[in-house]
Amino acid sequence: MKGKNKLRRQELTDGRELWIQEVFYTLQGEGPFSGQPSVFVRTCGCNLKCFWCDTDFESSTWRPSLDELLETIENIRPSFCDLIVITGGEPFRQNIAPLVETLLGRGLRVQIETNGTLWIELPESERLTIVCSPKTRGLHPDIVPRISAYKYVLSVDEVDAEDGLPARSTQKENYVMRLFRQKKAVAPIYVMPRDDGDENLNERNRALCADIAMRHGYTLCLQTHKMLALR
Ligand SMILES: C[S@@+](CC[C@H](N)C(=O)[O-])C[C@H]1O[C@@H](n2cnc3c(N)ncnc32)[C@H](O)[C@@H]1O
Ligand SMILES: Nc1nc2[nH]cc(C(=O)O)c2c(=O)[nH]1
Ligand code: SF4
Ligand SMILES: [Mg+2]
Repeated sequence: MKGKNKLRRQELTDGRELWIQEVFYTLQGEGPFSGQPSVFVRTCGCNLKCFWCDTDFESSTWRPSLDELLETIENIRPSFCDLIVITGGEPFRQNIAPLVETLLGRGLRVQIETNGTLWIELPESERLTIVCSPKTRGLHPDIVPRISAYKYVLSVDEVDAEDGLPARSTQKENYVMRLFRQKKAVAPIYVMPRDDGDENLNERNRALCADIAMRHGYTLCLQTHKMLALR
């Protein structure tokens, strides 16, 4: 929403109805499951307002029941596709626990894309992968031990010389701020170039990510769906 969205607090309902932007079948374009066929569930609303956010998550009026949402997922999921990605907006703004529990109970894999500032108790499962893309100095303490991988979005002139990770606020342009770092490097780090909507800048961001990945041992990921004009 390019920093234009309303800031919305966490809504703790029973999770039997969710505000959803879209459900679509695509290839995961980012992070540890890049390239894998997946059904995406994009939840609405976010508690942050990143000035470079590339996503519309406020224009839907669809509030399906859990059953209707599960049916929608099943209607577009090929039988070989077992990966459901829950994203947003900020998925932990709503009670996604019943959705996650049901999907895991059906033997599916669930991957969540999150900014790491909110938490909802979710079952432990090796088929549940939480990928955090930090946007703030601190994260919710209960989510940190549950994070499987970090995915930092990098832009030139905005990274720390020491570790190559973001050193500027995502909420306020040109404001110096070191985003969250793990105390101990337990979860793998992915670096992804920021899409600034300008090919020259994007090319510099890609080169920056490649250099930082090679210098610090991070894994590069590119938003491959955008290269393929996939959703
Ligand atoms: C739209 S966010 C939704 C999930 C969650 N709110 C988060 O920030 O992780 C999904 C992913 O897109 C990334 N993203 C958003 N805007 C981007 C941009 N302009 N360039 C590159 N990645 C972007 C986020 O960092 C995050 O990894
Ligand atoms: N294909 C595809 N892969 C993605 N990985 C993370 C996405 C997101 O917006 O959360 C995303 C997306 O919007 N599309
Ligand atoms: S936290 Fe995620 S969804 Fe929210 S504004 Fe930032 S990038 Fe967009
Ligand atoms: Mg996206």
